[in-house]
Amino acid sequence: MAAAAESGDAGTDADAGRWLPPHSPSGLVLQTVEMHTGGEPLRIIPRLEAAEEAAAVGGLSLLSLRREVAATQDHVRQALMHEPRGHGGMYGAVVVRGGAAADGAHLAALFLHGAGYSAMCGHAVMALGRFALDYGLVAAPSCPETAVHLRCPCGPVTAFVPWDGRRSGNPVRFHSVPAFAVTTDLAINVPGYGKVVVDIGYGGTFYAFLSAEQLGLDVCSSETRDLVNAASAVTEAVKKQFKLHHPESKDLAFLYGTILTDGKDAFSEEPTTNICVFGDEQVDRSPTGSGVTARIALQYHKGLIQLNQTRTFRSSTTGSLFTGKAVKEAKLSDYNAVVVEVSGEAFYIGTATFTVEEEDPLKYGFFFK
Ligand SMILES: O=C(O)[C@H]1NCC[C@@H]1O
Repeated sequence: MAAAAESGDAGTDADAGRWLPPHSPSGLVLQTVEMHTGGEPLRIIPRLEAAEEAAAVGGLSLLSLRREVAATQDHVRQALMHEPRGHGGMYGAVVVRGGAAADGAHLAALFLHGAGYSAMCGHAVMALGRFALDYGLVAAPSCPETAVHLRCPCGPVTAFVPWDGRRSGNPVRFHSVPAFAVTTDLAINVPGYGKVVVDIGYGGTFYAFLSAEQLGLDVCSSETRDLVNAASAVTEAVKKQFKLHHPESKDLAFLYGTILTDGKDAFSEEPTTNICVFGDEQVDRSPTGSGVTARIALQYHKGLIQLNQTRTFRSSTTGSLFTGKAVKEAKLSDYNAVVVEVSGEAFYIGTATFTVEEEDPLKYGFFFK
């Protein structure tokens, strides 16, 4: 098992297969497992001592742990997400194995991106499902598929992962927390673009959805920069003009981003294309697992899709595909909701060890966009 640790060893460490450059004796040494799902990176931090220690404190919920890590360990997020170790599209997950935060699950996960911490991340759940099996976090995986129980900030999520007895495979599918339509056909004034009509859906986190056409753009052929600017303007406008509420926690009541679509919401066997712009103008390279979840909930709410009708979602950035379907009706507090199954492919791309030097003025990276 790869481990991330706060190392006390100084200088070069060249013992038994481990080689480190000069680094700060009191600084970070972070080992990661690198994956991608549909092109969207996932930098997994398998062990962050401070998070494990905080999680060991009885009664600490994962949302409280998220607050604690944000308050005390944000330099880790910055070091690993931002340049020069990361880049503008980097995404990460801190794995927490023990303690109250995992709450009986195989693992808990905190999701990291360039601007902060999210509540749900579907592409990460698919990658973490494979990781949990291959790195021994599930005691007795079963063939041909194992259910991996994850605790995410939004709640419990289950990934179903192919397992051949030796290694995990694809496709990985997951069932998230109940997803629901918050509002549909909401008129919003977007400075610089005029009046548009958006839907807002929840798939473990909240997104605004609208066709790119309403902004004078084409999700398949417009410049990504133009799509990002427009989606970001919509996010800002929705934040100002609509108050979100989450029935369980105000920590979850935030708009994560805007998803521009090709407008093809009516059921079809053909893929529908979208681009998700979240956090601080960050672009998802995948079709966005939590976005697919929320969009299926909206389509179900509008009567455009039936239970167990599968739709295919394509990322306009990489062309990668996820599928999604509503598998059963559910309730989240007073909301009529659905459990959505999302499926995609996650792959390992390597491992890394990151160090810092104390005197490096950019030791925790820089955010450049
Ligand atoms: O697949 C997802 O749900 C995510 N990918 C990056 C942004 C979202 O968290």
